[in-house]
Amino acid sequence: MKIQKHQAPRVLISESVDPRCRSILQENGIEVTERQNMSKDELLAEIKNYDGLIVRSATKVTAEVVRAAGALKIIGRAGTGVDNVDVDAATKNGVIVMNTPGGNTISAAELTCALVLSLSRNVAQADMSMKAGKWDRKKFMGSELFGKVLGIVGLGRIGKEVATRMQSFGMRTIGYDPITPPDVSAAWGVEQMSLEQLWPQCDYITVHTPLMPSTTGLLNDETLAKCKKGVKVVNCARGGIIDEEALLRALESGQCGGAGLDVYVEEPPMQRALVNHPNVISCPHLGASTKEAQARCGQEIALQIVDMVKGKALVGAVNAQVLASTFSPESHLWIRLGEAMGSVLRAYTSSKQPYSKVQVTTLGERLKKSTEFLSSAVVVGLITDGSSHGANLVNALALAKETGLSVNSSTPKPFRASVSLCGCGYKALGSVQAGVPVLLQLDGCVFRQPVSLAGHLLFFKAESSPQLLPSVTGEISGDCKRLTSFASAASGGEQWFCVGMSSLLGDLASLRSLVKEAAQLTV
Ligand SMILES: NC(=O)c1ccc[n+]([C@@H]2O[C@H](COP(=O)([O-])OP(=O)(O)OC[C@H]3O[C@@H](n4cnc5c(N)ncnc54)[C@H](O)[C@@H]3O)[C@@H](O)[C@H]2O)c1
Ligand SMILES: O=C(O)[C@H](O)COP(=O)(O)O
Repeated sequence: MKIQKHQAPRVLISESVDPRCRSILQENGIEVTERQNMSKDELLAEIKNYDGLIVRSATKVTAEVVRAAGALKIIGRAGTGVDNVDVDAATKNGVIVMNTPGGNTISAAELTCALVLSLSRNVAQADMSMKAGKWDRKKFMGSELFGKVLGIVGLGRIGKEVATRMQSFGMRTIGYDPITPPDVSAAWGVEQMSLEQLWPQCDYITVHTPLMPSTTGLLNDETLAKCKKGVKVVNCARGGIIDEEALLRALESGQCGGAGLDVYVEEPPMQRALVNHPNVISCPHLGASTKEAQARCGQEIALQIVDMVKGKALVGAVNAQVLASTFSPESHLWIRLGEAMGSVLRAYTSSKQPYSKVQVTTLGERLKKSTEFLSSAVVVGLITDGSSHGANLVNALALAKETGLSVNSSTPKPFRASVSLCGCGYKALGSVQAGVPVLLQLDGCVFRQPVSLAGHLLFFKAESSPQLLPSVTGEISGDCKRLTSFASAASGGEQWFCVGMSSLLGDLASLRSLVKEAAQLTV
């Protein structure tokens, strides 16, 4: 999906993002506006003027914002977590969401290690005491990390980097991850086990999962009670993975000996009891706040957006996976074919009952990986009428589902690359030939020559008779030379005709008195 070419695409950067981001976008012909600390109302009022929005974690891109953004095509997250973006709403509205997940991994891992080290030696508390004019060497007795056990919950990008760094302090690293295979994590020194086995063994626990239903409150009253007395915990992932109230209770009872927190359920946290607790070290969500991480994330999101605008590639999308395989000149032709075939079928049924079911079949080895985007393209053609549903390849299948249209697709192999579409009693077969999307069959009738699916087209069905055609073509041409091409497909006594025209007919009523069925469309 390209941003319209006739005017420069416009991108709003609503947070502090590295200046390279702006320059890369501008060097590639994209207009950039930077506005930080916008209120919700300001964002709602402004967003309609932009094709793209770049955020970090503070901008709340709610469904309301997405709906207010008439022209928005992409939301770029210069960072990892997209919890501040309503991805479902974006998908339904045909908006791509992309992030730069690897850009701040090292920085987040280093902050995690810094918090583990600070917890072990009370660095932050000792510093505060010094600043208060004290010299308290007894109060801040620490313990070595050497020989201690670090439990890592979530062995993805950051969990792995934390593990290898803390091993150099002589820590034993154990962990749990439902996806990362145990032999993979074993290769970087993490022994995997169930959470039940992990809790009682740890001196320190650090969480590195996304926030989702299965990870919300992963550490709670019950699981904290299963840990060693005095266990220390770190959360540099997302607020809520450690239940904040349970953590406070555990800190007060001494079951938890200290916590290092970078993230909170509410940011900034209004409830300050945790932050103010003497055994808690806290940061204002600084995991990604290094020059290096910001440079990477700012640069990566800009380059990803430029690639997408130029139709080169789609990298880092967290929705719209269907688009990933559409960035080749050849696939654009197949997409045009799918949309045109959908439009042909829509033209015939708009006056009859709406579609409830369509079958899209891609034929041929070459289209094996194209079934999903071709199905989406067919749906775009089928449901986009003059008033436009705003359908595109990102939201087509979601919109189809919403309107009760079921789309089935299949890929039988040994045919020449082509797309077959079946619904509401009609069947069409199309292909791309010599770089042009063409219709080969309609309703079981094979066109004598492929019909080029471009421009203004009129389809009609009629009895094949030598008297009929001159009157029909006379009706179409009127007193101007409207007729530009002609194709027919016969099956028994009836024929399908497809006529290319220089402009659409104003009215089909007089033509319908001559032929059986008639519909016109522009593709
Ligand atoms: N504090 C910061 O500034 C900062 C910076 C970057 C990332 N983050 C956050 O850190 C977290 C991890 O980021 P990442 O880049 O390592 O992500 P990642 O996707 O690479 O890794 C997450 C891992 O969590 C695992 N996981 C999922 N559900 C789990 C469960 N129930 N139990 C255990 N493991 C589970 C996944 O399998 C995956 O391996 C994310 O929440 C991200 O938003 C925070
Ligand atoms: O998910 C992330 O990338 C981190 O939480 C960093 O967020 P930030 O870009 O707002 O610092």
